[in-house]
Amino acid sequence: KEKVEITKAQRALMKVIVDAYNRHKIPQDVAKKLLQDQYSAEENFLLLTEMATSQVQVLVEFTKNIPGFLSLNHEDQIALLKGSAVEAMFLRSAQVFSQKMPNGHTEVLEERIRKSGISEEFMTPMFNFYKSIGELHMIEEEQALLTAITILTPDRPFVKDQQAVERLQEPMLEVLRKLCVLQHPQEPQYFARLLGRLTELRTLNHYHAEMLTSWRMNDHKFTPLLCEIWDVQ
Ligand SMILES: Cc1ccccc1NC(=O)[C@H](C1CCCCC1)n1c(-c2ccc(Cl)cc2)nc2cc(F)c(F)cc21
Repeated sequence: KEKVEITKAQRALMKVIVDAYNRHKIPQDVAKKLLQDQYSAEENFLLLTEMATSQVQVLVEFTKNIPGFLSLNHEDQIALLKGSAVEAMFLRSAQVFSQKMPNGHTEVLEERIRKSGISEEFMTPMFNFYKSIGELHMIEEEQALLTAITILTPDRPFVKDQQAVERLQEPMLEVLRKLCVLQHPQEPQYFARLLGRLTELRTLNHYHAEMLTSWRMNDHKFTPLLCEIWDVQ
């Protein structure tokens, strides 16, 4: 039986990532807002563009705290942010959807999202992902590390020095692996399941541009930042 132990250095790395993650977490208020009122497709679209725009700004701040990220080649820093922003948004949305809520609230939230303006065809893949994240019952350390690992994906488009990104991602993967063994001793496959979610996350990437342009309304306006990050307009 492998005796797994997180070293002092690994605990320090985890603390840096979790502190940055908590400092740069978007307030859950979007769920509260959606639970309070029913909005039109136009209002929901505006809410989404506001949430997504602030999410990108928060993501940049979070990423700056990842040890070694600022020492990467500057174009590669941009390529990693551009390549992970949509996934980070869906991962954050999944974490918001999976958080513990009073009885019946998650169902109301799901209903509001189903009626928000997104076209029907994207509901199944999106909610399948949200529910598969929910089933993992991740602790915040796992959520923070998973977000950092998503950002530090070496094979994003236009990344030149992939090895340099791998050297940053590997220690995160190793800490997460140990954490999963310690947190879920009964489930030796837990770490593999967690990484499997990242593959599911990439498929949502393919849909995101169409999810936005097919939002049930005319004249979709995006902020300049979203035009940069999302493949729209
Ligand atoms: C939660 C967050 C944090 C940071 C950034 C973005 C967001 N996301 C949002 O604000 C949008 C809202 C927006 C308003 C309409 C309903 C969905 N949102 C999406 C989503 C759906 C489709 C696409 Cl294309 C993108 C996102 N999934 C959600 C699941 C939730 F449990 C939730 F509370 C909000 C969620």
